[in-house]
Amino acid sequence: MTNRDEVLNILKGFTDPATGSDLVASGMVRALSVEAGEVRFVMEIDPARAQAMQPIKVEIEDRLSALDGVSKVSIVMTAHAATKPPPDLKAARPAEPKGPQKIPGIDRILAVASGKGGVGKSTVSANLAVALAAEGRRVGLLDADVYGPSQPRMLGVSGRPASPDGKTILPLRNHGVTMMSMGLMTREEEAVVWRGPMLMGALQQMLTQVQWGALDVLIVDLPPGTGDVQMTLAQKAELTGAVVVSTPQDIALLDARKGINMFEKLGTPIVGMIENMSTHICSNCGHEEHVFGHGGVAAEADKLGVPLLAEIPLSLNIRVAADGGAPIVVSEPDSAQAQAFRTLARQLITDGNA
Ligand SMILES: Nc1ncnc2c1ncn2[C@@H]1O[C@H](COP(=O)(O)OP(=O)(O)OP(=O)(O)O)[C@@H](O)[C@H]1O
Repeated sequence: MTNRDEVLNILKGFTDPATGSDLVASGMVRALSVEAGEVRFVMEIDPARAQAMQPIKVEIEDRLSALDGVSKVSIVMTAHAATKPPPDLKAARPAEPKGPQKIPGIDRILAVASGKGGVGKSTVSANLAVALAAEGRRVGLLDADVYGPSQPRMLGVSGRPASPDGKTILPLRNHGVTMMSMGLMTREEEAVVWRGPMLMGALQQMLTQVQWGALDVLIVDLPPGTGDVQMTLAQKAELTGAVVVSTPQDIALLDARKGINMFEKLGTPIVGMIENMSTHICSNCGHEEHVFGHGGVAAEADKLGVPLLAEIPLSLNIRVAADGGAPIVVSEPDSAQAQAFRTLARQLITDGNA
């Protein structure tokens, strides 16, 4: 099917005789829409030139009609007004609300953040989501990590989300969790180089155009660090709070502190910290080892005056389960590791955060 870019490319091939630049660069093409096989736009020109432009208009109509899937081409020529800016179709819509907004149908939004990459934020998000579902909550999981989306793999879902009407996006669902990943909006082999405004637009779409249904809680698995996605989320959506995941190492903690600082500045409540890879229990001999140190996150949480919500052990089974598409909470529900996540979920529900 033809898309907007293809239409624009064709229009760029035509020259505006008055200015010598192409039709798109000259600014005369307005309100272009490509929808259900119909290409529509306005050509804004000086009325004195209307006649001279007529053959160009006809030629454009022929070229666009020949495109794959195009059934109708409507080009309207309007007089350009030198004194008044052209009508901005967007201005007809209600003004965009300022400040963080509640997303209709979603009771709570819980952001899962980490200062540093690879501390297990996605593993915690996936297990927490299925643990909340096991408690009977209606749970959504938004994987907002465009650079390394991992939720499709962790929840064992594949395929691209459908958009039957071209406006709303149908999320995927597994293990009782409704899931959408920003990574599913790009092709797998595509290197993602998204600028701030694109990220902001994509995140906004994920929040408002995905058919989440009625949710008790939407968990947002954020990218690591303190970047555009974190800022946009906190500025656009009314967040119940943020949970910060860290390993006990000093360097991870230092970064976690930065993350907490950012949320405080943005006015997002810190629900608490989670220590991941807290302790390692050897699956052969039962010996307990503190691979990344011990108690670091507890001490830090204490210092910052935020609760330590959970200590999740470093466990081969957690990794294997996550890699296999069935988080440990569903694949080994009776294990101590699964219970750690179930306890965390119950705590969040009790406190009204999930
Ligand atoms: N408690 C744990 N025990 C064992 N392995 C774990 C644990 N938590 C996470 N892992 C493993 O560590 C790796 C990184 O985890 P994960 O992808 O969840 O981190 P992340 O913080 O989301 O990373 P990213 O920065 O890519 O978003 C994964 O292979 C995961 O299976």
